[in-house]
Amino acid sequence: MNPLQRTQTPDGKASTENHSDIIPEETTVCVVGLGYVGLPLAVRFDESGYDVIGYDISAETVDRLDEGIDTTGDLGDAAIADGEVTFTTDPATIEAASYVLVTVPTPIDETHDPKLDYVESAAETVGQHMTAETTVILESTVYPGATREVMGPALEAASGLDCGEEFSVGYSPERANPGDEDHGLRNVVKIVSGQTDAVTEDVATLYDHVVDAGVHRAPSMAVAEAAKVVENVQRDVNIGLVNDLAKTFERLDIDTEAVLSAAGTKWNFHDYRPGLVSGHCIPVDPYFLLHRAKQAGASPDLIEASRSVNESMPKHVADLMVKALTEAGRPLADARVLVAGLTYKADVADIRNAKIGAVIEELREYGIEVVGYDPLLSDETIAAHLDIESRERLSFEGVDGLLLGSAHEDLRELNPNIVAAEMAKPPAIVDVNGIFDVTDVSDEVAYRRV
Ligand SMILES: NC(=O)C1=CN([C@@H]2O[C@H](COP(=O)(O)OP(=O)(O)OC[C@H]3O[C@@H](n4cnc5c(N)ncnc54)[C@H](O)[C@@H]3O)[C@@H](O)[C@H]2O)C=CC1
Ligand SMILES: CC(=O)N[C@@H]1[C@@H](OP(=O)(O)OP(=O)(O)OC[C@H]2O[C@@H](n3ccc(=O)[nH]c3=O)[C@H](O)[C@@H]2O)O[C@H](C(=O)O)[C@@H](O)[C@@H]1O
Repeated sequence: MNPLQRTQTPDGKASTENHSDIIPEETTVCVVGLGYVGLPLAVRFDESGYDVIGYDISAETVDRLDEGIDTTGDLGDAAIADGEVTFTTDPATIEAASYVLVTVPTPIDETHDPKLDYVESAAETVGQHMTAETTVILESTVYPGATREVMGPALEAASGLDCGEEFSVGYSPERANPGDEDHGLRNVVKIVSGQTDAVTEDVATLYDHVVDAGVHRAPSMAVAEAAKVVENVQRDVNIGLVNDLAKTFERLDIDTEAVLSAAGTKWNFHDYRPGLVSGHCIPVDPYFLLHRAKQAGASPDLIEASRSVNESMPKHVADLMVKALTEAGRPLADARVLVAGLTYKADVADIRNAKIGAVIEELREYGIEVVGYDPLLSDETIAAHLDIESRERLSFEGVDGLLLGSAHEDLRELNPNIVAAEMAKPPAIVDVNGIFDVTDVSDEVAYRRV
């Protein structure tokens, strides 16, 4: 369904009153990939009146969704059970869709190179089943150029159709902030783009129906792809700065948290805090831009240096634990350390690419015995991602060291001295995210924070 040719004003606003004739009730949308991004997207399009197919290769995911279970834990089961999304593993259903939204993973490999295998595989499946006049919109985070150079050709090869003449492609990144209800799919401006201005306008109209915050029309797919990656690169670089400062001030015996709190009294000081920089986005996406930059002969040193600093943090945190145990006079071998808070960030039940795992590996190098605890994770989930014994209930009995990781609400309520009283004496505590107020911690505790 390609609307009339249109041009765009520089700020990305459509320069014509005409809009493509997308009528939700008459439009079928297929979401490919029902994870943290795809499932909320499918549910939102369904709520907005579209006929929605949710396609995934995971039979387990589709079966649980069909049972009315929210497999992401973000939406609640009612959002699934009460909706009318058709969940399926049958790719033939893609044929019915006028719009296909691709939300599959885009990880990096062990050499930090982007892996677009999932995108290529999804495009092959879509290509085999889509019809002419379909618009395929990639939402996954990729490097600038990937939609046009990777997804488009894969669709052409599988469908035998011409990209641009017989079907269209677009790019619209997901920008929802996990665990942040104020910044989800509906209330963050959706960047939209297409291979032509007309496709951009079509994509804009499609998302305008579902995103309350509205859309921003990027002048090209490459601009939209770059904007998404840059958002995360900027965050990674800024966190890299405060991590660099934290490592420096630890040597100067200056409390970084106190410095940032003081500097933060200035109106334009940006609030970033030192930490492990985990997850499948912030520590991953900069490598997409670096990959593309190097292909073009550029070398954005600051992006690379920030990644290097952030990747050094697990060792830095482990070293803090070693110093605290040593200060407390605890022999490292056989010292028992409880790591509380294992997810990639506070108050989010997602342990994927949580750098606490690297901290645990560093501690083990010293012969330290590690036990884990996380109020948001089951023992099974912990065991599936981290090779450690875990405690279902939070107890500090017999614990020589406590490493406070992701700052979950439950952990933020802990009283440092009650905790210390339960631990073996003298206790050693490392507080990665500054959960405790350092003035509340008694001198008997060997206490360090990042
Ligand atoms: N998780 C988040 O909060 C955000 C993620 N993103 C990006 O969105 C993309 C998706 O991320 P998530 O939703 O977190 O991934 P996820 O791992 O939660 O979900 C991906 C889903 O795709 C399915 N899948 C894989 N290959 C498939 C194929 N060929 N056909 C159909 N389904 C297939 C998997 O079974 C899985 O259910 C990534 O590029 C990520 O960087 C962007 C913003 C936020
Ligand atoms: C620019 C931006 O804020 N991007 C968001 C980000 O979500 P994500 O949950 O991965 O990011 P996050 O909240 O910064 O946390 C990432 C990691 O960084 C750590 N972190 C965060 C802020 C900080 O000052 N210090 C710090 O150490 C967190 O603890 C966590 O381990 O990445 C998401 C994505 O792209 O998947 C994106 O949609 C979200 O809007």
